[in-house]
Amino acid sequence: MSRQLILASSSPRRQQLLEQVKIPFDIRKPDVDESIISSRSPESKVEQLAKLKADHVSLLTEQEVILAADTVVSYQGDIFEKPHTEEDAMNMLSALSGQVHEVYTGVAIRTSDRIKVLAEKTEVEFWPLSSKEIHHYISTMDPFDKAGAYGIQSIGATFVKRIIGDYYNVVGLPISRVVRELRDFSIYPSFFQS
Ligand SMILES: Cc1cn([C@H]2C[C@H](O)[C@@H](COP(=O)(O)OP(=O)(O)OP(=O)(O)O)O2)c(=O)[nH]c1=O
Repeated sequence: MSRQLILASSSPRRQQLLEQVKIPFDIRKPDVDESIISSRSPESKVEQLAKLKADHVSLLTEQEVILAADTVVSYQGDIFEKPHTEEDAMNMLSALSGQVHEVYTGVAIRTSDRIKVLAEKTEVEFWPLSSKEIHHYISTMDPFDKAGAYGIQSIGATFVKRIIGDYYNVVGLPISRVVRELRDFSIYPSFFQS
């Protein structure tokens, strides 16, 4: 039986990461109200959100495998999602300046009869940021589609002193762990010879 991966995400980063490791997939975007998940634990929040997104995409055949994910930034008990306003972005980046925070990505992999849900954590330390630096960054608009108001893969790279854990987890998908989990669902990179 040949399996077909369906990425339940509109994130260009998640699409690029699957392309990078040569896993073929189709896209089916979930339309969910993320505000219904109110967990205060970042780990359980990203797991519940990933599961919610996976559950909101229809399985059209028994062969399909749905992959969904959710990323948040966690700092001293606060959870930072995507900033809605410049003020939100300013507050998030000011809080993260000079500090260590955690990035959690939850992943859900679902078929008609099985679901696997997991969360991966990466620690990120920021250099101290000046308010001028933060203002300039916000004026690029880069923060607004990213949890915690920064992109480690874009200009936000200049803020990062060190990380512990998977870099790709910060970008939105812990790709090596996902590839390993997908093997259990008979999904392999296109170059893989069985
Ligand atoms: C911290 C950080 C987050 N991000 C992104 C990853 C996620 O796309 C986004 C968090 O929002 P999510 O709600 O996880 O994902 P999304 O809305 O972009 O896509 P979808 O729900 O359709 O799958 O933040 C970066 O790109 N770089 C970073 O350094």
